[in-house]
Amino acid sequence: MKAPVRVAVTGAAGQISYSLLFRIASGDMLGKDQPVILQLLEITPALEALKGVAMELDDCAFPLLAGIVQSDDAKVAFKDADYALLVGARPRGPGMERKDLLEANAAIFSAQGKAINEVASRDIKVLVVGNPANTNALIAQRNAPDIDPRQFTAMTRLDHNRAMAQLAEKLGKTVNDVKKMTIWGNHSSTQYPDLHHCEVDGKNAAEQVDQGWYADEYIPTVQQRGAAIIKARGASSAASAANAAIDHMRSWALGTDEGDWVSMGIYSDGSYGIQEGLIYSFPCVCKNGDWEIVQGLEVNDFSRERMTATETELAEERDAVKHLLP
Ligand SMILES: NC(=O)C1=CN([C@@H]2O[C@H](COP(=O)(O)OP(=O)(O)OC[C@H]3O[C@@H](n4cnc5c(N)ncnc54)[C@H](O)[C@@H]3O)[C@@H](O)[C@H]2O)C=CC1
Ligand SMILES: O=C([O-])CC(=O)C(=O)O
Repeated sequence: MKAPVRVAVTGAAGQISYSLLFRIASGDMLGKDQPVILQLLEITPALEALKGVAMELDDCAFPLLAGIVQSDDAKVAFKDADYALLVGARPRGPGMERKDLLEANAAIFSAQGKAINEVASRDIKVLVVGNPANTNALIAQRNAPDIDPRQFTAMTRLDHNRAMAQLAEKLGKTVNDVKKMTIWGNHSSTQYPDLHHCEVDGKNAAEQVDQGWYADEYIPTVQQRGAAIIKARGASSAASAANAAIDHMRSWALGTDEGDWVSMGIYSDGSYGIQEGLIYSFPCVCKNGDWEIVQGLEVNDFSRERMTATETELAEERDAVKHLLP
């Protein structure tokens, strides 16, 4: 049996965590041979609810669950953490864009970035789920100057999974037939699901769909899927968001499948002309616990226009939180 690793989860009494924690503890995220210690962070008024969640985790008798820490102190929750899933943040309601949450949520990520910088493992892998995820990840990253910026990522895997499911359904296939999906940019309504490099049954996806359907139905459906869930469910996506967080961390830690890639919001190194330092979603291949941007993809005018629009939005969000970026 391997030595246990420390997994910090914030917002641990919230609705996403109620799906997420049980799957981490059962080995879905890091493998069935990797014991975990869960280090759970909540705000003080939610500690009682958190206690109930921890009781349920105990009651599952998960063989891989080597310990549970519960705290309202970020320095306790992030202490020596090898992984951190930053979920704790306010969700949006009907009629809001995710960036409307910036004011409410941004301060959380500057405080948590500082705490991570101070007490977490130097090799920590951070996934930001709380919205607006990309800019919150940027805030956390910039407040953790002693940690490699590559270790701060934002979740666009839910968009990636949605894009695969919508495409498979349209073509009468299953998600198993879909490879090399790409989400570019922001986890927002400007994100760009790109079918030009995607393959269905080994053949180019863009060539298998009608351009009108792609531009006018598919892209808006993927972009607006979060809002559609809020409208239907009366609350934002939770189980599917937790599932995507598991997928993101598993790919990063254990590697992507041969001949395929995933979408991750990561620190831009200037690839594809995207401003350096933004947390932008790119197609990535993961190996040995590290990610690499897939290089050399051709970008046509249709794609460039959309990649730039979502980049511009991210630059605006960054400028709106300048005061939180040391
Ligand atoms: N990136 C993505 O694809 C997705 C992101 N989200 C976002 O994830 C976030 C969480 O969503 P839900 O779990 O549905 O919300 P929720 O409201 O059910 O849970 C959030 C939890 O965070 C806690 N919290 C608030 N401030 C905190 C702090 N400073 N430290 C620790 N915990 C804190 C709250 O007490 C609450 O228990 C929202 O911002 C939502 O918009 C949701 C779905 C997908
Ligand atoms: O739409 C929201 O606010 C929640 C979310 O990020 C998603 O479901 O993609």
